[in-house]
Amino acid sequence: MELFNDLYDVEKNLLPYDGMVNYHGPILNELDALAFFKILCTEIEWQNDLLIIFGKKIETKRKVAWYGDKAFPYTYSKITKHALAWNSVLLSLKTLVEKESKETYNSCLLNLYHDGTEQMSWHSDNEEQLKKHGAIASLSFGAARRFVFKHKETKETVQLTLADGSLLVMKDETQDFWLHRLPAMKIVSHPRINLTFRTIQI
Ligand SMILES: O=C(O)CCC(=O)C(=O)O
Ligand SMILES: [Fe+2]
Repeated sequence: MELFNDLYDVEKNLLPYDGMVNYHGPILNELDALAFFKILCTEIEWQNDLLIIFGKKIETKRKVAWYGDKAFPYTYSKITKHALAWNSVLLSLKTLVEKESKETYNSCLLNLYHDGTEQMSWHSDNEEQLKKHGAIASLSFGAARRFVFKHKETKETVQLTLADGSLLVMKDETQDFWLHRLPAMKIVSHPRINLTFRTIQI
């Protein structure tokens, strides 16, 4: 595992100002990443996400799931969901990510993108329930996808590719000043699973 990390400068801040984003690169080898991908496909209670667009509820093709230490309520697009209890695969990934990022987390939002047509639009993870300036650790499995940051005022953008088994950590004022999105990539035909470990403030 050390070998993989050596290829990336984990200390390097990808943002030029107003936040801190560190890309750790792959923290799992390909075989382990594939094994986790398969287990996550079957062991997670995937549900279609709901979006409210022009007052209408729309079901996304992208699937989501929400886990945590407690049945935390989590509201977005005016829909409240309660976190499910951790299962063993998520607990082992949480331990791995906590060790690698030197932070702790009490919840995890998961997204399953069936192919490159599924995406996530511009947003920042600055909901009231989240610990202010807490670290958010994003672990990716499956298809490599582009990930983009855009500064809310200057509109400057920063792009990177999130590889299979890789970890990206966003912290400090990142969510105050920067939006991020996962754009569609029509050329991608394989699925991808992303886990964002977060801290809910109770
Ligand atoms: O899938 C990704 O890499 C992004 C997920 C994300 O931004 C989120 O869950 O808030
Ligand atoms: Fe996000």
